[in-house]
Parts: sequence; structure tokens; C-alpha cells
Amino acid sequence: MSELAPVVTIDGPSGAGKGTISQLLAQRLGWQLLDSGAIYRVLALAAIHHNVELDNEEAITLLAAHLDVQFMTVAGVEGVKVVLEGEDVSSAIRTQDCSNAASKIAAFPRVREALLRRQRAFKSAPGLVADGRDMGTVVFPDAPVKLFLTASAEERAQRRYNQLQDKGFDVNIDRLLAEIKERDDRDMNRAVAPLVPAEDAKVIDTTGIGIEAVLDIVLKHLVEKLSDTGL
Ligand SMILES: Nc1ncnc2c1ncn2[C@@H]1O[C@H](COP(=O)(O)OP(=O)(O)O)[C@@H](O)[C@H]1O
Ligand SMILES: Nc1ccn([C@@H]2O[C@H](COP(=O)(O)OP(=O)(O)O)[C@@H](O)[C@H]2O)c(=O)n1
Repeated sequence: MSELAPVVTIDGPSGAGKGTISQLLAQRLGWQLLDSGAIYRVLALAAIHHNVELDNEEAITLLAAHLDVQFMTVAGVEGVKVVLEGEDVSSAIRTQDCSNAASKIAAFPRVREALLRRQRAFKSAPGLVADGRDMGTVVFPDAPVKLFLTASAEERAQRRYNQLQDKGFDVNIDRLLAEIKERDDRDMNRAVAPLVPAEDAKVIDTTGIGIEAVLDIVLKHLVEKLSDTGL
């Protein structure tokens, strides 16, 4: 791993706060940000747009290899702007249907393989904060700092409910909770790159802990680990 571009990996299930913490951390450090879930989401949307069946691993792998997508950080705007084939899909990739489709295609080993290089290309100086499910286990196994955020399924569903409602989506809390549990189950039990903390990850259960308090825990751990490794 290049010392010029250390990587902090932040993995965990849906609604654990990975995106929020990754963004705050990247801003604080002035580092690059990789929202790997957005790549799986945009691929799922591309499959839907091109009428590719979500169970067709071969066709989705081909689509993954040629995916025309750009990720842009826009000052003052939450999250990254995602442009698929020239169209701004930042909002379209956040629907519940797209979340479920992303988790289905993410179970295909060849699809994951096809997206590896694209994800690793985000690593550049002065450093990278990488958010996902397998950042610490598969994509950046040599990262000097690894975090695994989690929280109870009920709290994660409530957070996602509030977030989607704020964005103007019509949501049902019972359906959200059921889908979060279904997605957790699929992500944790797939054969390749399952959702599991890396052996050297610090696991933080954020149930009942606010964003600022979680960020404090993360920053403290980061400083300790980076000074241990001499970075
Ligand atoms: N520790 C926390 N306490 C309360 N709300 C949180 C916390 N972390 C994140 N949130 C909120 O929960 C929602 C989902 O967080 P997000 O970072 O998108 O999760 P993830 O990326 O893990 O799916 C967001 O609206 C965010 O503001
Ligand atoms: N590194 C990653 C990131 C996401 N994913 C898949 O993509 C889906 C959407 O990821 P996301 O991080 O955007 O989802 P949320 O945590 O925001 O709900 C997940 O349910 C996973 O199935 C993955 O398999 N590996």
C-alpha cells in the first residue's frame, strides 16, 4: 500500500451511518471518497434501463465492464453526484427498488470482479475513505485503518425512513425494515465478499449513539492507528 495514499475502510450494513461518517471524515481530512454502494446501485439502474434481467450474470458483468458513469463531488451538496450515460441519477439510485436490485446483482462473483479495478482506482493522494461492504476484506485488504459500523435493524430502518421521507420519497416503515433484513441476509450470506468485519476492523455499534459521537470515536481510532503505523 502506498504511504502517499492511506485508505480508511468503512464497512457495515444499510443505515449504519457509513455514508454519513465517510463523507464527514473525507471532508475533515481533505481525502477522496469512494461510495462503492453507488457503483452497485448505478449498475442495477443501468441494467433496468437496458432491459437486462437482474438474474443474468453474464449480461450484467458485460454492462459492468462498460459502465459509463461519473462520480462528482459538488460543494455544499450531500453525497456524490452520479451521472450515468450523461443523465444525473443521484436521486434515482436511492429508491428502495434500486437498493434491492443492487443487492441482487452484487451477489454475482463475476460482477464483483468486473468492478474491482474501478473501485481501486479511487485510491489517490492524500488518502481515501472507502465506504461499502467489502472495502476492508477484499477491495483494500492492506488498509491501515478499518472500521465496521453497525446498529440494530430497527434503528437502521428508522434512520432510513426519516432520510427517504426528507427526500420526498413515499415510504412504509414495515416494508423498509423487512427489506433491510432481507438485504442484510443476502449481503451476509453470499458466497463472494460477504458482509463481515475484517479481522483487523474496529467494530462500532452505533445504536443510540449520535453522528457527532460516532465521528469522535472514529477520529480517535484513526489518529491512534495512523500514529501506530507512522503515517
Ligand atoms: N449515529 C447516527 N445516529 C442517528 N442517525 C444517523 C446516524 N448515522 C447516520 N444517521 C442517519 O441515518 C441515515 C442513513 O445513514 P447513512 O450514512 O446513509 O447509512 P449507510 O451509508 O450506512 O447506509 C442518514 O439520514 C443519516 O443522517
Ligand atoms: N462494497 C459494496 C457496496 C455495496 N454492495 C451492495 O450494494 C447494495 C447497496 O449498497 P449501499 O451501500 O448503497 O446501501 P446502503 O448501505 O446505503 O443501504 C448493498 O445492499 C450491497 O448488496 C456490495 O455488495 N458491496
